[in-house]
Amino acid sequence: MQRRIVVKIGSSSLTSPEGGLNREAIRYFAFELAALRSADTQVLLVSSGAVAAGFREIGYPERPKLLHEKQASAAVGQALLMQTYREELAEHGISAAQILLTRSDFQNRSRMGNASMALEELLSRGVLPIINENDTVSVDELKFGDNDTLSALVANLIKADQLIILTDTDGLYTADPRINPAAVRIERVAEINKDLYAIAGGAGSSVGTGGMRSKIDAAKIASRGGIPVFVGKADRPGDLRQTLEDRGRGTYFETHSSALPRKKQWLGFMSTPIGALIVDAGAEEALIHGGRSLLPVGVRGAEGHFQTGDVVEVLNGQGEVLGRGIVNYDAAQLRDVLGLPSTEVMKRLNEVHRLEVIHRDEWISLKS
Ligand SMILES: Nc1ncnc2c1ncn2[C@@H]1O[C@H](COP(=O)(O)OP(=O)(O)O)[C@@H](O)[C@H]1O
Ligand SMILES: N[C@@H](CCC(=O)OP(=O)(O)O)C(=O)O
Repeated sequence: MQRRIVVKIGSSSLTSPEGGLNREAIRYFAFELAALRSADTQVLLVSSGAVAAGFREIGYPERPKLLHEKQASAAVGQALLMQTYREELAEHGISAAQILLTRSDFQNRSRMGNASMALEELLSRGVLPIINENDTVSVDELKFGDNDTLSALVANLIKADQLIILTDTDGLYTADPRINPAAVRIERVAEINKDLYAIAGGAGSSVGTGGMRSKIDAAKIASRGGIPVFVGKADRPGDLRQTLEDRGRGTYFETHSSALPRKKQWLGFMSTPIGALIVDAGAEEALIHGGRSLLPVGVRGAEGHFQTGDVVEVLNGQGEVLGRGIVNYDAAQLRDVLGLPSTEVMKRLNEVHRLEVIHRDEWISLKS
């Protein structure tokens, strides 16, 4: 059985701060990718860099911030990026394919199935898939925004054995090392929790997006798919292979869970919540630690115009996101029975799909 590795590389590792591609960096990276691939290792690449590669050529003085300017830059830059990858990979006899995805592709099961089938076929033909967000057609509210999240979803989709996120810093530090030189590297992360998010800052360069925060988000998604993640640097010969041998210059995020079922992965990381429920402390305990379903008695508030069968987010009284689930009531129906014991709910409602507001089989916990 071949192992599958998803490698994600950020804009800062491929482009220069004033815009445009760094050809040398791509040449070197193509060499490393070629060395990583072997009879027993398949590689998929998630590459950023389209906006950073394209903005200067069309006259913007710096990485644009407005959506239409980023779209235009990406349209030019993505072509440049692929052209360069294809030329450099061809030197190693590797054919590369371009796959552009949007968040809505992951929300739609049949499109997700199609993407997965195409990737499988490319891999079986020995082609190196190069994936990026389809920036030109993505609107802000529906964007991944950062390719870190996209790489974790791709890793889960194709059941990768490892996700390697390459960036311009050699791992996660106790604080952003650009701001605090005394920060030290965290070699291994066993659990992703609030404390970890507290030390992670935003992007470190004018071309990066998301910083360490989005890399931790990615590690969280992948680890729920049972996939370990490395975040770090690989800019010296042999670095990339060493990351697979546990000797990389960066941070390893361990995974303890076996892969979540597809349905729960979709619920947690790809679906779009239509509304929100606020629950009390007893319901929080039942959902997070008790492995139980959510009943009307524990619900304090319902926001949004959701219908039975929609996905809703569940928050506690402090506004912390606890998880997501498929709701068995529509919003108006639920507002009528908030906080009531089950016997009372049964008396009030003529008809309800199920008594549980969210059944435990249709719930995923997302609390850090
Ligand atoms: N705790 C931290 N440890 C390491 N880097 C951090 C931390 N907090 C913020 N960063 C910043 O994250 C940056 C990497 O993310 P980003 O700029 O989005 O790069 P990329 O383009 O590779 O995705 C680093 O350059 C660093 O300045
Ligand atoms: N899709 C965008 C990249 C967004 C992104 O995540 O950037 P980065 O933080 O450099 O990985 C592009 O190609 O410019």
